[in-house]
Amino acid sequence: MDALARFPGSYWRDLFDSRVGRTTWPFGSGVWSKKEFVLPEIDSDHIVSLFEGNSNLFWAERLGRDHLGGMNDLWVKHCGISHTGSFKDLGMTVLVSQVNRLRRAPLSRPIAGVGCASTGDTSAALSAYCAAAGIPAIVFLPANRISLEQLIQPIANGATVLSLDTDFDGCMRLIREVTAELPIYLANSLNSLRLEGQKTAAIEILQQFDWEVPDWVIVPGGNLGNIYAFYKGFEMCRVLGLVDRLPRLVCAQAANANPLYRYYKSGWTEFTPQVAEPTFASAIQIGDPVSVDRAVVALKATNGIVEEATEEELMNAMSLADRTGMFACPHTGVALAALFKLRDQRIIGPNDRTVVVSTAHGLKFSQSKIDYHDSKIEDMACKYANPPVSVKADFGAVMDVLKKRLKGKL
Ligand SMILES: Cc1ncc(COP(=O)(O)O)c(C=O)c1O
Ligand SMILES: N[C@@H](CCOP(=O)(O)O)C(=O)O
Repeated sequence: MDALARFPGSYWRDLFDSRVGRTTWPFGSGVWSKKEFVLPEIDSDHIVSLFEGNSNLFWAERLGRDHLGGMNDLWVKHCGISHTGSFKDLGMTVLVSQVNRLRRAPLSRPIAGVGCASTGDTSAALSAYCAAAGIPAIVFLPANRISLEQLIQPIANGATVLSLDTDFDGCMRLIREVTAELPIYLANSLNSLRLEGQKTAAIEILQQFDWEVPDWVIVPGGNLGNIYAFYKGFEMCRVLGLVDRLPRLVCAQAANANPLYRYYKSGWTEFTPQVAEPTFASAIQIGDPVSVDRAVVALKATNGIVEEATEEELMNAMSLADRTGMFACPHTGVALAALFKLRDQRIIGPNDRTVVVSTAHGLKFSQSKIDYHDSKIEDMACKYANPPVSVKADFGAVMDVLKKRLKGKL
């Protein structure tokens, strides 16, 4: 930080802005375009990048105006529109690049492979970046608890995939034990290299707003590295003079996996790990988050809030967002449901500039959407379900359906 502070904030703003849309290696990546803030000492030849970052900041105009009491400055940061379909690419490019550097001469460290426990997205990102670099990847997955689309990613990328009869927290405990014994480098967000990459999403948001600070940023939380990464990105820009304040952060959890929410409600007095229950937001089905202390730092420093969302709330929020042109994942649904609640309580105002962080691509969680639109979910009204209409291939039958659907609009 001392070295970076030798230059004024305007220098960094101009430098980062000058790299947008460039193809000069490695600055075309949204992460490596901020290399000096991420991992300055790495040689560009050691970087393993799949052109992550630079994700769309979607103006959620219709969702804000029509469904959130006339909100006019609502944005969704689509971190899931990325090489492996989630924000994990932002951190994994940094971690795998550093491993690549360590394994090569002159350092030549004896790292046999890189391993992680995962609810599906970390493992996909790790496997893709390792495959690109020719480094063995080992992933521990909780059996039958991740989506098919997520499962096929490490399989296709040639990782060693262990499907374990435990939950994510059980996988996490095991990988920590294994990496303490074997020369396998741990790739979960305990490793701060991951967070160095993930924090660039925060810097990118500031850049996309022409270095104006939003009022609120809402992030779905599971293992809780990402909420801290966002804080770190914003705080670094504040300290180095790129901006003059911090946004308020909201961490959103599924009610079925809400240890941080409970901790927050206790006034930060008592943290109790839990056995997380199944949730459609399966990537955040985590009861004993490794970065809980970091999350508390982030929330306290930003006058932050923790909210929760039931299964029905998160699925409805996701489906409503889809109706306004998105294709959100259930985790984004958790963040959106938190926004609905905070708007209802008038905590977030109609003119507040608010960013919801979308953490994965909806296509990775298609089964949840299929079940919702089939109204096949027990105890859920699925009020935005839009099932396909089966019609005889006959002109008259088709016309009848369309006239009924478009009644009053023809
Ligand atoms: C899609 C998705 N959203 C949100 C999260 C939560 O991020 P974090 O574990 O950093 O809290 C994860 C992973 O946990 C995820 O895969
Ligand atoms: N959602 C994550 C859970 C592990 O989180 P990490 O950020 O600590 O790797 C996943 O996709 O595995």
